[in-house]
Amino acid sequence: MKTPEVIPGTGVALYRGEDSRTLAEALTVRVVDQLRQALTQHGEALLVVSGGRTPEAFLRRLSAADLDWARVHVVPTDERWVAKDDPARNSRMIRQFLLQHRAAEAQLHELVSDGQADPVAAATEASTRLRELPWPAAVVVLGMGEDGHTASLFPGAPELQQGLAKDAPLVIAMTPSSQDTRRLSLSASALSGANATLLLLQGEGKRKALELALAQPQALSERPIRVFFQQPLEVFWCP
Ligand SMILES: O=C(O)[C@H](O)[C@@H](O)[C@H](O)[C@H](O)COP(=O)(O)O
Repeated sequence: MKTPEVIPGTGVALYRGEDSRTLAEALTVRVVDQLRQALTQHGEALLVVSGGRTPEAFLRRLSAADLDWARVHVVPTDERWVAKDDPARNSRMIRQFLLQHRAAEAQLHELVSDGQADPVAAATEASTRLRELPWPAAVVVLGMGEDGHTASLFPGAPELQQGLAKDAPLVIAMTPSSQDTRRLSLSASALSGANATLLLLQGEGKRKALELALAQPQALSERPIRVFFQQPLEVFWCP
């Protein structure tokens, strides 16, 4: 893997891939290395991965990695309040693209368990259930929208301040006005402090949105991705 550059004026490392295939390969190498370290040191590892469309090539590539997957816990950064088999469900994407081949044995932990009455009850239940996992995560792979949201920490969401609070529970129910479904999101504190925090982006729009967010790192609630500029962050980007 090429040595990443550092984005000028920030501590953010940037790995530029030529295309989504080379980017998926580079990200897989980095994630496998981090998971292997955690498995060696702790006997288990927690991998947190974003939803959306961008991670597909990476998840497919990662599924073939030679790891002791039975000892790897996998959690989505967030979830949409939709049925388990709905194509918009992030855990469905993880099952479809990651929990295959060697990675079929990984332990996926849903944010929304069956039979939950509403997102707030589901978030409370998940915060208790997921507490048993080996936090902080070995690696968190974040995505980002062009509005600077990450996970389901959306600018303007009424629950955003709760989601950004240092004492937030692991999982928060969110009602972002820009989205057509309610969401559950890991809180900023749950997503922070991982041994490696990686941001996966594709396209010029995301690159420009990252530059905008980096230009004013202090205004967290305007662009929640900024929370992650306060710790070591590695960006994996391709055109
Ligand atoms: O459920 C989700 O949508 C995500 O977890 C979200 O934070 C995602 O990472 C960004 O919206 C980017 O999504 P794309 O990869 O589809 O552009």
